[in-house]
Amino acid sequence: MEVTARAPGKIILAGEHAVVHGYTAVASSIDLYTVVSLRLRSEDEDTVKLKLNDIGLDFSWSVGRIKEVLSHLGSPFSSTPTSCSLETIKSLATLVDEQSFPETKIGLASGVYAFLWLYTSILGFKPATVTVSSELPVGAGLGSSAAYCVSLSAALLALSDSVKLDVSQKGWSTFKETEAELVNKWAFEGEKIIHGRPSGVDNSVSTFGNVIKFKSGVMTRVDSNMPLKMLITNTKVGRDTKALVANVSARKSRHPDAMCSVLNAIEAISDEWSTIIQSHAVDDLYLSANEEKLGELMEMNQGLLLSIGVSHASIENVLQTSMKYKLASKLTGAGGGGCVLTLLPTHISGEVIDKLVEELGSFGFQCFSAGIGGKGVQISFDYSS
Ligand SMILES: Nc1ncnc2c1ncn2[C@@H]1O[C@H](COP(=O)(O)OP(=O)(O)O)[C@@H](O)[C@H]1O
Ligand SMILES: C[C@@](O)(CCOP(=O)(O)O)CC(=O)O
Ligand SMILES: [Mg+2]
Repeated sequence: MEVTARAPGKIILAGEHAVVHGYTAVASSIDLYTVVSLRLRSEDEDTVKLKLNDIGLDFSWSVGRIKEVLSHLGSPFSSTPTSCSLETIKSLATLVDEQSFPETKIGLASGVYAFLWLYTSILGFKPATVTVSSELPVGAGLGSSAAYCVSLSAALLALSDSVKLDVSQKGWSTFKETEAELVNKWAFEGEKIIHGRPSGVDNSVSTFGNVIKFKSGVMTRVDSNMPLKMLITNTKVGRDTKALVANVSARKSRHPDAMCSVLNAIEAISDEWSTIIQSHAVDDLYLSANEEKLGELMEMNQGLLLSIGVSHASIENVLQTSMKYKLASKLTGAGGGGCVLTLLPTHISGEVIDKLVEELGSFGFQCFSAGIGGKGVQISFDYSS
């Protein structure tokens, strides 16, 4: 039997980085998914295979070798979400190094450690083949790391004893609330391996979908009543969330008072965002007034993100270009490159969007749009394989 899980990426509408330090963020799922398929192999096949299609890497470990390297942990592992210790990461790194990981892709190794941790913790040492492919750009601020951890956790849990699913359902189905919470907690442990210090907003929105408000580990669902449309521009400038988050923390320890004021201001922006999108537009005038307010909030949020050191020349380029068309933008995710959001008000003409997209394309940037606020993680079983 094969199980397939898909988990969405996300956009952070307001509050990235601040959320790592306990301030509010507002985020929404987008309809671009990471898909994980998991097929258990017969015991005599004795290998765990991992195929990472997006980054062109394949791994194959013998179950015996995994057991040997992780023997200090004992077996079976905990069935409740547990953090991976530094010592264990070193052991996992040994397993990855043995597969001659290409030097040029070394930044992607933490994702493989996260896989090995989630796999062995949830399923133990069962032979299997796991394939990952994604519609999300990897490392561009749209939460590919969270979608990866959520879809992996979901597929693994679906075949574990910790979760009892109705496997007779055809097509995509969602998890019950308590099961989704378990998926989310395991995914957070994976995110910790990739990010160092994640807030938990990305894995929560990928697990539960929709629009959420997130503060100090607590998620609140936001009932959005606004037809939100964003143009997403991928600057294609590579960046690493872990490094950017660490830089912000370092700046915060150098300037605690100034940083505290900035992060408080960002929280006020997130709070206003969630109030505005929950309000019901009584007429078109009210809607465009609210869209204008959201645009201003995005500009302010972006200014504050610049002040904490996470903007980039490529991001500033997108901001200036969209400003020519009187459109507001902000970076989304960790910044330092990656993706930028531009608010597309309901009254905007297709012609203006086309011109903007063309101009942004001339800098080598890639523009696309995505549905905002869809379902979270889903699962599907296939008995034919
Ligand atoms: N589809 C994928 N295949 C393999 N690794 C992935 C995939 N998606 C995410 N990752 C892991 O997540 C990391 C990117 O996460 P991050 O820097 O947080 O960027 P973002 O979450 O914004 O895309 C990659 O370096 C890799 O380890
Ligand atoms: C910067 C941050 O707020 C969001 C990071 O998102 P992404 O990995 O860049 O998609 C970090 C976090 O909340 O864990
Ligand atoms: Mg990430």
